[in-house]
Parts: sequence; C-alpha cells; structure tokens
Amino acid sequence: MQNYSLDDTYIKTLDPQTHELAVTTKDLRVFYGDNEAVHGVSLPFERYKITALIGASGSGKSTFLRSLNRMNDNIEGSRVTGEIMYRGVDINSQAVDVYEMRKHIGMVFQRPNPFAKSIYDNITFAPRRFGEKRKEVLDELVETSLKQAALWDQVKDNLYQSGLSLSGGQQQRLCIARAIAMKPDVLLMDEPASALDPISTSTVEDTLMALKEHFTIIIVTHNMQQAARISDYTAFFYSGQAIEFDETRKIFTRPKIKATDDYVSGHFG
Ligand SMILES: Nc1ncnc2c1ncn2[C@@H]1O[C@H](COP(=O)(O)OP(=O)(O)OP(=O)(O)O)[C@@H](O)[C@H]1O
Repeated sequence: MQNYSLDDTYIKTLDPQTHELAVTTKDLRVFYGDNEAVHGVSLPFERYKITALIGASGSGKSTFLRSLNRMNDNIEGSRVTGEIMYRGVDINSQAVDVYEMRKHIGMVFQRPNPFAKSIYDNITFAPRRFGEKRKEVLDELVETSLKQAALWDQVKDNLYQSGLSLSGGQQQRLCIARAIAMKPDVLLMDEPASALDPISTSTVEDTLMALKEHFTIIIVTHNMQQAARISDYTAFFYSGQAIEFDETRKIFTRPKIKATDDYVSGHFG
C-alpha cells in the first residue's frame, strides 16, 4: 500500500500565506524494540486548524501523536527516527530541551487526570514551576484559561475546591485549561472525549472548535462523527502508515483510497 508522503501532497501547492504549517513530520518512524509501529509518516499540520488522526486500533495513531512532543522518550526501548519540524527546528533532535519544547506543544490525555489539588493550583502548577510567581499574573491566567476551556462560569466561585470534585467532563475541561495555561502553540489530544458521556463530549467538542482560534489541534479519535464534526483535516492510519490525508470533508465524502472509504463508512475496523 502506498504511504502518504508530504512530497506528493497538494499541501505543497497551498499558499503559505494562508496555509501556515505549525508542525510537519518527515519519514517519522517509531520503534518499540524491534517492532516498527509507525512506518515513515510524513504529515503537515496547519496552524489554527484541527487535524484528526483516525484508523483502526493498533494502526499507530497514539504512538505517532505521542512522538510529536517526545512522550515516547519515557518509554523504555522506544526509538523515534525522522524529523518533526516546529518553527524551523527538528524537535526530534537530542539537542532539544524537551521540557521547554512541551511548553509549546502540550498534551491532553484520554482520561481526565487532574492533580489532587485545587482548580486554581491545577492551572498554576506548571507556570509556577517555570518561575511565574506574580499573583495577579497567575490569577489572570486562571481566569483566561478557564474561560477558553468553557469552565469559568461553572467554577469561578469555587477555585479552591479540588479538581477531583468536578464531573468527568468538567475535569477534562480543567485538563484542557491546565494545558493551555502554558500558552502552547499546539495541543495534542488522545481521544479526549472517549471517557465522557454524550453531553460532556458535545461540550468538549464545542470547546475544541472555539480553541482553534488560538491553537493548532491534533486529535486522535475513534469517533467518526466527531472527526467529521470538528476537524478540518483528517489523516487515515493503516498498519502504521498514514495512507491518506486530506481535507476532512473530502475524506468523508470522496476518499481516494478504498481502505479509507471502508473505514469511514464502517465496513471494517
Ligand atoms: N508502550 C508500548 N510498548 C510496546 N508496543 C507498543 C506500545 N504502545 C503501542 N505499542 C504497539 O504499537 C502499535 C501501535 O499502537 P498504538 O497504540 O499507537 O495504536 P493506535 O492506533 O493508537 O491504537 P488504539 O486506537 O487502540 O489506541 C501496536 O502494535 C501496539 O501494540
């Protein structure tokens, strides 16, 4: 099967003035020991857009996503080769300060994982660790992050209550607020709504749609309706390769590859 390649995509023909790329990967390969889980994926991620990564279980979506902010560094025996270009720097290079890079490329996980701390402390924890001590700046950060995550109105009078006391959907929005408090450029999200009920899912989806005004979002989802509803671009993963990448409306209406068509129309996977 043909692997999708950045070189032969129409993206090259797009006007860079109107289609600025936040991150691109080139021939990205991820190994767990001898097992190559991602086979040379080259993808462009446009700034202020949502790109969905879809594909069957085990096709390498999460592995690829995690490698974009070097989360695979924490997995023993894991190795990543190829390029991840961000602002002209290959962030897959060993010379890169990973903690500094993660300020720019943040991550929200599948299960809401607030710290066992107050709502206020959840949001200010990382900025404080990076040296921000001014109370007025931290207060402002808490308010803007919670507003952007559509949680402010519900928690503004209870900022010192534990983050763990919130509902699942609220906890996930707190985790989104915590991630955006670092003012990242790019937010990586691994099935951020899969542990939530339909109403919370819908609120999180609305939140993501609003967030793309300020952030570039790359999201793994198994939910085809969700990918179709919220994403601008979609990459279809199959056996560790991104075999098709296009505007979401094209992937869901007239994909070029049969395997993509079968997957999005529910014929397998
Ligand atoms: N920590 C790990 N150690 C070893 N192998 C792993 C690890 N994580 C994933 N893999 C393997 O890498 C391959 C891709 O897995 P990955 O989780 O990236 O797929 P996925 O498409 O995200 O699947 P799902 O939709 O089920 O989350 C699989 O063969 C999986 O077994």
